[in-house]
Amino acid sequence: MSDATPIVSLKGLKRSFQQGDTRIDVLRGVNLDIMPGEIVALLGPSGSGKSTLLQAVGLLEGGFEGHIAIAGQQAESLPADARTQLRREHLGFVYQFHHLLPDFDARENVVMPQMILGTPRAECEARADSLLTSLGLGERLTHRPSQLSGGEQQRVAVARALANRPTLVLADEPTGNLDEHTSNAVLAQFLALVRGEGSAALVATHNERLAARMDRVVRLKDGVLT
Ligand SMILES: Nc1ncnc2c1ncn2[C@@H]1O[C@H](COP(=O)(O)OP(=O)(O)OP(=O)(O)O)[C@@H](O)[C@H]1O
Repeated sequence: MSDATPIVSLKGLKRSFQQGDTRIDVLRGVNLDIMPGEIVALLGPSGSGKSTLLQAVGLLEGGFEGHIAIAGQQAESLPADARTQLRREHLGFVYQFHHLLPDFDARENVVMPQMILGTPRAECEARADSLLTSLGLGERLTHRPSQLSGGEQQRVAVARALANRPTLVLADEPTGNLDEHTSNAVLAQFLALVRGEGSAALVATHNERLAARMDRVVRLKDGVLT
């Protein structure tokens, strides 16, 4: 992949849902290129389709029309295992709710996705400790999620998403369940870390002020981006 190749390229992306007799056209032809290292805010009112769009880019769900290329590879035509491989190699995810494994401590939660890729344990632990420490959790490495505050849990989720050095981080309202002060702090750390790592990101949010801190803002309205 050359630097001129977008990390993600969407062309004419469409998604509809059938609800009884009604068809809801949520995405009606979305076009978007994100370049390596670029941090893009995805704004749009509730129900406009931000999560649906992130799920498409994350290669997590089918049912889409149109084209999705990740790092220059056309994803929709790939067999499922190749799509999984593409996702593991390139993508990291942060959700509104942290989805951490409750029986594992902070470090183990960040180690796990690296072990899945076959990284040696010592290397995984060093990476986990370094990420968690840079997020201010150096004293919380062996705390389980239930022993962490909401903001701390979300920081662990950020560290987990970045553990495998993804080229693109997909974040769906990553600080949406935190109070405003904590949300701002976690988002600032998230953006600094993503920038420091050189990853690109697509971040869905309702928050205009947070969006203004990113490199570019795109808005989802009536099923298309403006
Ligand atoms: N599996 C589904 N079946 C039917 N309709 C769905 C499904 N998933 C999403 N929708 C509909 O698609 C629309 C977009 O939903 P989506 O969750 O993508 O919006 P959003 O912009 O992320 O909203 P929010 O900001 O509230 O999270 C909504 O009207 C929703 O009801």
